[in-house]
Amino acid sequence: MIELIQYSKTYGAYQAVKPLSLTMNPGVVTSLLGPNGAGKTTTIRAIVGLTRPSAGQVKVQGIDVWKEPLKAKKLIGYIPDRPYLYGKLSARELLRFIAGVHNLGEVTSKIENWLQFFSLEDFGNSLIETYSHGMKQKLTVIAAMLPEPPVLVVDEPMVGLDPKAAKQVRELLQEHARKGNTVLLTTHSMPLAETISEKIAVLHKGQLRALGNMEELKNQTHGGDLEEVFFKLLEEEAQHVAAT
Ligand SMILES: Nc1ncnc2c1ncn2[C@@H]1O[C@H](COP(=O)(O)OP(=O)(O)OP(=O)(O)O)[C@@H](O)[C@H]1O
Repeated sequence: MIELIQYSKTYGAYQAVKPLSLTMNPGVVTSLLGPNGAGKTTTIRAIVGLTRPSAGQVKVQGIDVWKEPLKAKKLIGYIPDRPYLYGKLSARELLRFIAGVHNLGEVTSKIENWLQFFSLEDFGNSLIETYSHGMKQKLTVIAAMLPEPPVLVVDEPMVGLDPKAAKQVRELLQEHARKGNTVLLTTHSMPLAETISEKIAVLHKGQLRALGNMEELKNQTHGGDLEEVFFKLLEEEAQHVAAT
């Protein structure tokens, strides 16, 4: 479970995220949507312990990420929008290192299965700096999934992935939630969000504009697919601002 309790973030005088309370439940894929600059990455970075909240609390599995960072981070898998990997290691070295940090024990066959799953087995001993963007992204997914984290946070996962890998990652995220884990995803892909998520939260200008499943959002906006719902929500917001 992920809990945001009156979480907010200010950069200088600018309030990037206004007080936000939101719970993401286990067993569910939740998508966090919003236009550029809405505050999605800022929120995600607070959840994974990278950007300190200005106020409020962020908890994973009941643990405050900013009061007990080590305890919390053990529970979180994070797939950032750009793969940040140490280029001087090979994939196998990196994955063994991660297994060590998480005390996973003997994981050789698990690592090999993952590399095969993403067709990386022939490149497992090559330095990561020689990988293409998509290969790095696949490795980032493996690195996050290897410890089987109860909380998985994913920022724009499909960027740079080929169609087969994108489908594999989509199914992985769904399967991970089905096993009872919490999965939070941000994406600009409306078809992806519509296919994958049971719950959708829409942020705009740092504020929560809508929350619910597809049916609830459609009823709220009288929209058709998620793309239409999304635009209607932003339109309503613009009209509201113009009227005030
Ligand atoms: N380190 C920072 N310093 C100052 N302002 C920042 C910083 N990081 C983000 N912001 C601002 O906070 C706001 C929210 O940014 P954020 O990256 O969270 O948006 P986003 O919803 O992830 O956008 P995108 O879809 O473009 O990735 C933006 O106005 C951005 O300029």
